[in-house]
Amino acid sequence: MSKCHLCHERPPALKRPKDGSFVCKQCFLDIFEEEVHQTIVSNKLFRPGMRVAIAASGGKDSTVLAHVLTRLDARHQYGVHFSLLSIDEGIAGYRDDSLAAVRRTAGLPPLDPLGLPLEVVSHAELFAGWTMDRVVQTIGQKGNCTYCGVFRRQALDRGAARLRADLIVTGHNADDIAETVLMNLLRGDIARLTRCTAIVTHTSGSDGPGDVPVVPRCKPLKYAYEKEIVMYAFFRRLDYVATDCVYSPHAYRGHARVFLKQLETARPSAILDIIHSGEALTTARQGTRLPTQGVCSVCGHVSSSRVCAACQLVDRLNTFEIPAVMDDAMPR
Ligand SMILES: Nc1ncnc2c1ncn2[C@@H]1O[C@H](COP(=O)(O)OP(=O)(O)OP(=O)(O)O)[C@@H](O)[C@H]1O
Repeated sequence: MSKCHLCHERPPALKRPKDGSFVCKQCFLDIFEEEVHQTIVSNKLFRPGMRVAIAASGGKDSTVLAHVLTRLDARHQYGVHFSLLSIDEGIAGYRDDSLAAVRRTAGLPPLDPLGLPLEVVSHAELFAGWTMDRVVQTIGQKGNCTYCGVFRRQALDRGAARLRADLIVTGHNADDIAETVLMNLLRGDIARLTRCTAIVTHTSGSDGPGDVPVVPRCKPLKYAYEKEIVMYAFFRRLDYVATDCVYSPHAYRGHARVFLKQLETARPSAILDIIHSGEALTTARQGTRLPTQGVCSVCGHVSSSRVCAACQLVDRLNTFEIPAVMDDAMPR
């Protein structure tokens, strides 16, 4: 009978989607965590004393991220202070379920609670009562992801400020990043193509006017395959919600996802190959002029235009005007 390729003792429990090796459950869990640790160390993501907000949606990626980071911190003593930060976009039957999962992860028994402080920030409280349910009732489903993305980015900044966080970590995985590379390539959006693989997004006007992250964001799962994240969650019996958002079934990203899955079936390394291609293009970024940072004249949030993107959208909602902004090619 064959043995695990790593320990050469136990029988294999799975074939790693990432490299095709046969590994036992324990070696898989160990190497998955070790690879995230290597990503953290080689990119110098954490400094001792840092306050790190884990953007927790209650889905598989951010749930796995929270568990892996907590374990790695216990093992390697990064010396950082973790907390969970959740945004309630106001989507009944979707976000309320996933927030319940985050609350269980944060500290309620019986499922392996992490005991981390949790901050929940809602779109309704920040954006004049505009929950996503109300936005969709008002403008319909077309373009609604634009509102959600812009509002959530600002809500994460504001939540991070409440937590006095130095860094936000998100659960974006290798598949997410490869999809974004493909979408930006298909749209010929060279500016976004050259920066969408960055593991850390600094305060740099990275998404254009009115879209400036205040607290740097990073993606420790950047090289983790989605399939392996699902396996990790399964083996560790993590508590997460697997449903998709009810408002995004028609997003253009879905086409890139289907294409990527086909490529992965033909050649599993395709996901990492696409990320590496995107990284190779980042040198083209040199010389790009970044917008000057100021503050929004309406809400006072950091913005590179006079009125920030969120306030512009709230204004459009208040006057029932539907914007012609494309949402899918933005880094999420
Ligand atoms: N409502 C939210 N509150 C806090 N963080 C969020 C929220 N929505 C998304 N995020 C963060 O952005 C990342 C990517 O979000 P996306 O919408 O692509 O979800 P996803 O790929 O399904 O991830 P997950 O499985 O964690 O939900 C998430 O992993 C999480 O870190």
